[in-house]
Amino acid sequence: MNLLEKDNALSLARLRDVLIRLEDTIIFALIERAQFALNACTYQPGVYEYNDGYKGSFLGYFLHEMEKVHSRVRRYTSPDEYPFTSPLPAPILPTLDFPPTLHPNHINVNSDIMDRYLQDIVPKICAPGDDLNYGSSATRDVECLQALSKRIHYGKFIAESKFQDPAQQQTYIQLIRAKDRDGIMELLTNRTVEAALLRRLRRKAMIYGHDITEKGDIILEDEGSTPTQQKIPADVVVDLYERFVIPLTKEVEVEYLLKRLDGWQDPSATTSS
Ligand SMILES: O=C(O)C(=O)C[C@]1(C(=O)O)C=C[C@@H](O)C=C1
Repeated sequence: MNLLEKDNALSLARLRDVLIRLEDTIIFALIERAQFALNACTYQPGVYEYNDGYKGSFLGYFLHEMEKVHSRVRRYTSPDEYPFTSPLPAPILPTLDFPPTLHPNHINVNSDIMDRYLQDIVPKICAPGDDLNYGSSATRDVECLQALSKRIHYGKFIAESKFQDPAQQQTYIQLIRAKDRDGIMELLTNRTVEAALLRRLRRKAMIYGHDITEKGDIILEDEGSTPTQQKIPADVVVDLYERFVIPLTKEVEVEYLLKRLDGWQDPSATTSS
């Protein structure tokens, strides 16, 4: 989404469209990573020596080097982009004037995303073992992590959109003042949207994970009778969203809303002079 546009940036329908598009990005990124073996040595600190004294893993090194370049071209000044590493250099490009969308906040859940990705996702989509394709697998890891991070931090925009809904704002204000985390979680939850998302995701993962013929048929079986392997199991993608992506997006929404009234003046409150 172009966050420099002034109109309609917080329309819930538009934000949900962004999430739908990011489903494709995430599924394809996972498919790309799944062609390589687990390559555990790329995740372990201290395996390689880096001439600048870096002590982390190969993936950590690669990510930090990439984020330094991306930071110089002002990637992390955009309100929908969050880095995994620090410290990062200042941008060499002039600052862009993004129209205000989000209430100022410092929420960044990338370390949770990294932990879950390494513990839960990579072992489920990659074959065990080592195929020596360390650069290729780390490149794909970065793509998966960045796509997941963008999707999950979009929760901030969704939360802002819900807060600005005149039909709900006063209820949110009461729940935020009462620090009622469960009440906020319940109010922002839309089970119909979640169920539709999971059904759509399963269909996408099945279709994108199979080869398609010239006529557009999905090849479910090879010639002979060996079933073609799905590039990634649809169940893993659905499980990933159900147990990790949606809950963490909702956590971001709740954290954002809990701080939403800090330094904010309610324009609808009556002022006495
Ligand atoms: O679409 C919304 O309303 C969201 O808040 C996003 C989202 C999701 O992560 O996909 C999270 C919570 C809702 O229950 C439904 C969907």
